[in-house]
Amino acid sequence: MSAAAEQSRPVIRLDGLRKSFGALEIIRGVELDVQAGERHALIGPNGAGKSTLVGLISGLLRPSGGRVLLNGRRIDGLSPERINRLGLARSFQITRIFPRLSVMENLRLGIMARHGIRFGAFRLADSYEAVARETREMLATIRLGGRADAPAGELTYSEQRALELGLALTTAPEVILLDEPTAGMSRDEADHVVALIRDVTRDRTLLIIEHDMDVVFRLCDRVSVLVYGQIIASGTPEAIRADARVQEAYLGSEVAA
Ligand SMILES: Nc1ncnc2c1ncn2[C@@H]1O[C@H](COP(=O)(O)OP(=O)(O)OP(=O)(O)O)[C@@H](O)[C@H]1O
Repeated sequence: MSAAAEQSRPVIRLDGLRKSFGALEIIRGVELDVQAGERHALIGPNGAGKSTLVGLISGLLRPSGGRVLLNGRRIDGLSPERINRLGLARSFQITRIFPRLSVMENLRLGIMARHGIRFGAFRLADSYEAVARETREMLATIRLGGRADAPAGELTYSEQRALELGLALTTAPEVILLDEPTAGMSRDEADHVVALIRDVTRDRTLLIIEHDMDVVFRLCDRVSVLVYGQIIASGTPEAIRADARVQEAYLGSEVAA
């Protein structure tokens, strides 16, 4: 864990969070702190409410009760765009890739948007240079330098995930939310994406939903277990693996394995 995480400053705090869909209460009073600089996994059985929780944090869904705090500031009720501008980016679910544009053009659009430069409004050679430089750097960061000119629609599945991650990074987020980034990947592809996630989250805070326990144990400092809309345990991967409640209430053999 990085030094930042050891200072224990919650970047995300969920306080008595609730969400109902009609009469069904899916999130039932969640308390959760995600500390600055940590990589935090959210695990739990199918239907536990993990995606709903991430939707509540990123502004896609409005809570029925409780609060979501980002760096101490209440963000529940704000739009996803506003929350993004406050430093939180979510990737792998809302795909903003333009398939006919090249990888480089996709990234450049993201970077231009952050610089506030609109289409055709290039005036300052300086900002053009800055955008070009940042685009090249981002291509290298997400390891797609060799695919810069390929149409984004022709990328492999894992390359597309890498590009989506790059697009999320163009907003220079402090916190990244990922919902099952390795779903549907081969072991090799998953390994590549996990290494990439580790790289790009080095000085950031990560909250990740992940079913693959191998990924969770390799990547994360802390794990929280959501069962039936409530967090039943939070701790290091080792503590979670050994937690009898977790084994009983949830994965059992999968965690033990
Ligand atoms: N918009 C919605 N309207 C009604 N019910 C919903 C809605 N979104 C989610 N649900 C229900 O909420 C429950 C939790 O769903 P959610 O997708 O958050 O679970 P999850 O833990 O992410 O599951 P999985 O691991 O299978 O993706 C499910 O029973 C789902 O049917």
